[in-house]
Amino acid sequence: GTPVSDADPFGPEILEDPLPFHAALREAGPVVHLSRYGVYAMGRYEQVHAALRDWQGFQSGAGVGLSNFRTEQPWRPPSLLLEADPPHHDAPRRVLSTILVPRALRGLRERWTAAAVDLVDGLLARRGDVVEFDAVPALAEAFPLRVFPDAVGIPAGGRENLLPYGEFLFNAFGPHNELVAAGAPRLPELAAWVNAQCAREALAPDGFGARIWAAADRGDITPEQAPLIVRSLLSAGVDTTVHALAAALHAFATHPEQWRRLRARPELARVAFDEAVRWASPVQTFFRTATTDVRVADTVIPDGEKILMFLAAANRDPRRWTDPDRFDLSRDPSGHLGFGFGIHQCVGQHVARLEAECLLTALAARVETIEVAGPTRRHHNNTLRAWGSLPMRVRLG
Ligand code: HEM
Ligand SMILES: O=C(O)c1ccc(C2CC2)cc1
Repeated sequence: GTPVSDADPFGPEILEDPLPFHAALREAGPVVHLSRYGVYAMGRYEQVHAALRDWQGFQSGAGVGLSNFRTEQPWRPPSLLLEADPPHHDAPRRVLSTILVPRALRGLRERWTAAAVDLVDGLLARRGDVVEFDAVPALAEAFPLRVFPDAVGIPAGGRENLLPYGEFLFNAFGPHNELVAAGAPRLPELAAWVNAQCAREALAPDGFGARIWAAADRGDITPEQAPLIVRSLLSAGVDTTVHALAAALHAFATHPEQWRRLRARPELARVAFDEAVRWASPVQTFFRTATTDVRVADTVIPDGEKILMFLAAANRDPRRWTDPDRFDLSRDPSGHLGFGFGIHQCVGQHVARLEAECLLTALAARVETIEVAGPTRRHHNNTLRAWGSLPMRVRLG
């Protein structure tokens, strides 16, 4: 096949099945220059982990996509968290992490558990002991969209804009290929709608959004920063959980012995979700920009160059994981890079874990066996590993 250095990791072949490329990238060395995009790529756990830790040498402030904000205009005002370095990153991060810390989510568990039970019951009720459905719309999309927008506190109307907005955003971290071009026509209306949801007057008094505005009222952030931080929730908080839940459902449907383990011990739901995030890595890649000539192993990456970190390849690096390709609930997945690592590590990971725990627990209580019931279809995105369709058959028990 194509040598690694000539490969197109954002082309349809690799987006359809990235695993062979990830293995070849790990084998080619600690750092590989990809000639097609002129970027330095890393696929081994050691180098990706080290780059994520080293925010001074590998900055986010020039963008975490292929586009270099030092020379190019971002398509939207940069995120105050994702696309910022300390010190500018500090206050917005502190505000969001306080709002999204596990004890702050306590009040949601009961509501989200009831929503998950209601969704699963609605799907399974009065349809006999064997039920078939497409798990992508019926569960992976339906559940996050049922609970997360309300948790943020945005109005009921227009929520169908959230997934396509995120779809464009995650494509836009990659090259301007046909995936980006396909999303461009609707972008102005999607971006206008998302931005309008971030205004103080749009937000319900008791949601994450209102708490961000309350931080502005306290002076922890400025009123100009508040809407952009609400935008971060709407940007990062939907497509990621949708595709992570789809990946978890697919993992269980193709590993019946792991579903039996979850049925026997429902408290495994949280670790099962982290193992699914490690195994599937719904967020596959992110970039950084070298702030000096930085040495990685035998390579010097010049100041200003882009580094493409393959979180998904690192999450299956045999140098770090025993039997990395196995989806295994007995494994300790902690240390996986599916939520990133270091100062930018996912600030919404506890929200994602709570969503997954509620949905998987509700399913495990009612579903004895879960299997793929027809041809699955991938959905291609420059950054996200996603299912377009997951025909599923469940047997109640
Ligand atoms: C399974 C679902 C999710 C996955 C796989 C995921 C993945 C990630 C990753 C890999 C990063 C690091 C980006 C980087 O280092 O450049 C990140 C950061 C972030 N995530 Fe998540 N995420 C998920 C869910 C969420 C949710 C539900 C929210 C909001 C409630 C959220 C909000 C954010 C924000 C705001 C950042 C930027 C943090 C910073 O730069 O300090 N994410 N996420
Ligand atoms: O702050 C943002 O807008 C933002 C957008 C996308 C993400 C991806 C990593 C989940 C994170 C933050």
